[in-house]
Amino acid sequence: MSQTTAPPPRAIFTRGLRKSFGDVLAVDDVDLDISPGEIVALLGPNGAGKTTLIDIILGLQSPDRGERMLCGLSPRDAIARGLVGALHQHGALLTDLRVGSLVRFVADTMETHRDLDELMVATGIEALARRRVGKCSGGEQQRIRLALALLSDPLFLFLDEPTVGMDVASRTAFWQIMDDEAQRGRTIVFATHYLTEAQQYAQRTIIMRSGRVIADGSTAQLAADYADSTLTLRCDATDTVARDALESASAGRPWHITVEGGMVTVRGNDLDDAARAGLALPGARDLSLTHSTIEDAYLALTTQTTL
Ligand SMILES: Nc1ncnc2c1ncn2[C@@H]1O[C@H](COP(=O)(O)OP(=O)(O)OP(=O)(O)O)[C@@H](O)[C@H]1O
Repeated sequence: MSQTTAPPPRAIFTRGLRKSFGDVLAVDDVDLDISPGEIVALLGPNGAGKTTLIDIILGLQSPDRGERMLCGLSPRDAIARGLVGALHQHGALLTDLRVGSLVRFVADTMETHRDLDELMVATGIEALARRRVGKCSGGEQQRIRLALALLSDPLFLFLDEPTVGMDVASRTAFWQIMDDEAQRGRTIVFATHYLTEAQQYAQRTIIMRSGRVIADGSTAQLAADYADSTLTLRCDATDTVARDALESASAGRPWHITVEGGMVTVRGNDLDDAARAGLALPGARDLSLTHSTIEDAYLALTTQTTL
């Protein structure tokens, strides 16, 4: 007898989410399916609706319409079961307490929590245990917020602009911690304006604009789909010979080829064949291939005047 098993619930599921504030449509018909263990960057210009969307998914705001579920549960039930951790950039901290006391204080409000010593080491705040929270730097306070967000050992972690104001070393250290946490199978959604963080740490990127999701896919694929890579090289062939060779190598792909005085430039995607054809030209030298980044795709998508 064949047995059918129901597919596991989506980590995050939304359908038709919509929220307006007066005339402002902050979230406009957003459908999301995020699987367990995905690391997702949420990008968009100021006012695109990222924070409102995260707040609705977390149950901090009610949508005007639409549904949202976390692991098949309502936000309230998911939070009650300790499945959700959230880190907001300006989340309030009790600044008079020492760091260790604050972590213990919050842990005491929970039925179960992670081992505190292990958590403080994992989030790099063990050396701060005896320091007053208010005396910690901005980057250190953000690591304290992260420790608190991870206390319940949540399945989901939502980070709203987690590294704003951090210097490069603190940011790198922060993402190293996040990387380790992701290895433990957490689903992580982070909103950021630092596009390199999306490029480096998110397998998937969602781009919002004016409340709508305008792009959603693998970070590498979005970079390739919405922005061009660039190949340049010099050669001794005549411009006509070089152009013909590259056009033949394009095999109909929409490359933008320019050749001027032996300088060849090809913009497009999937340029390996262009590189091969270019290197076969007489006197080929100085080849450089620059891949498109999520920043290029973001700029292309968010600066379009029409969608
Ligand atoms: N409580 C509120 N009352 C009125 N308008 C609001 C409220 N919250 C958000 N908005 C408006 O909704 C829109 C989306 O705001 P939201 O904070 O979600 O954007 P965001 O993408 O997170 O922006 P940022 O990158 O600047 O943080 C903005 O126009 C904002 O002014």
